[in-house]
Amino acid sequence: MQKTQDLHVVETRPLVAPDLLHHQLPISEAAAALVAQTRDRIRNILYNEDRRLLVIVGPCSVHDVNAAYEYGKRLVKLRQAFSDQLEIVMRVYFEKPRTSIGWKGLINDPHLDGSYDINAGLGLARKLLLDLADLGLPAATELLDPITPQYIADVISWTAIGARTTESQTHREMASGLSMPIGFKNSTDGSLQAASNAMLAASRPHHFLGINKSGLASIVATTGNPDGHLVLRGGKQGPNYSVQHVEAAAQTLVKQGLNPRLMVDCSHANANKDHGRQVTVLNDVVQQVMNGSKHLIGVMIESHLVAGNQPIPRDLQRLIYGQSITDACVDIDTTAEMLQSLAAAVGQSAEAVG
Ligand SMILES: C[C@@H](OP(=O)(O)O)C(=O)O
Ligand SMILES: [Mn+2]
Repeated sequence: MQKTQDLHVVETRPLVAPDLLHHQLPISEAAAALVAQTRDRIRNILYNEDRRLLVIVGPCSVHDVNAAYEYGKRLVKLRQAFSDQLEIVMRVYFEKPRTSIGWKGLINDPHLDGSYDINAGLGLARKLLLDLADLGLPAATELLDPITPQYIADVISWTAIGARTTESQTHREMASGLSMPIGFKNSTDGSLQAASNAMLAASRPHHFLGINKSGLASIVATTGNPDGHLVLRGGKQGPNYSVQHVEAAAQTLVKQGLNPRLMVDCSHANANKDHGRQVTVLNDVVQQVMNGSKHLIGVMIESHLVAGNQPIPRDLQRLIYGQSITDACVDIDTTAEMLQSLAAAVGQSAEAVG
């Protein structure tokens, strides 16, 4: 018989079932309460019932859980310090969408050596989220592989659908069943259309192929997720964080019957891949907040213990501890200054409103 399938499949290995991972690494009462409370606070900010700003801040990607946890211990202090003005949630990104090829994140290749020990990656990811939650620090991530949510989404307070997947029906279907607010990035070419279409699509019920908590292939039926919003992250045509861009994006969303409240990503094409420019973007957002912007719900900042980024060295011992191996980040001290100025702007604009 002519073989007509799996001609390009080398092997398939058993994957831990979601139920088993949850059993091995259960979420605590306190962590579940933190996640639920954070999601509600984000919704209140999204719907202008809380005048604070949402800040999604942390490394572009997690490759070293110890460094990420150490970063989290620094960040949770800033979360507490600025809690009256900011809802600070740590970026804890385990899945990386590559423009072409490259390391795809801690879940896909946790040992950074092409061994693709995905069962270990899922365990490391879930344990880090639980450890950060036990610190009192809620987490945000980008959900990329459509079955990942079954393993970690119960510990996630906010999710991004990235610039490369906002147009994907698979990710819009996945988003329609997620339990947390979702930020849809504009496309890498800068267009907002895919993100606004995604917000609409994700808000509706869907049926699609997935897995259940036992890991069995299943038909998933969802209600739709109404808590989507736009994230301006710049594009090929350049940055899109200015007050003019924010205003134009809000008008577009209103015309399409969508929530005109949006987030500015200070990094990516808004910083033109220069991590130092994140401060410039943040300062512009601070000005918009002080001028009483009605459209901004918050910002995203890429930040780590050490500024910049590094390629993955052949000898992993040469990795610089606490520095990103994907997009360049600002360091935690610069981040503290950025958060201070954003918090001051929120405080001042609240006084102005009275
Ligand atoms: C993947 C990247 O975001 P974007 O989808 O905007 O490139 C990021 O958040 O690290
Ligand atoms: Mn990044």
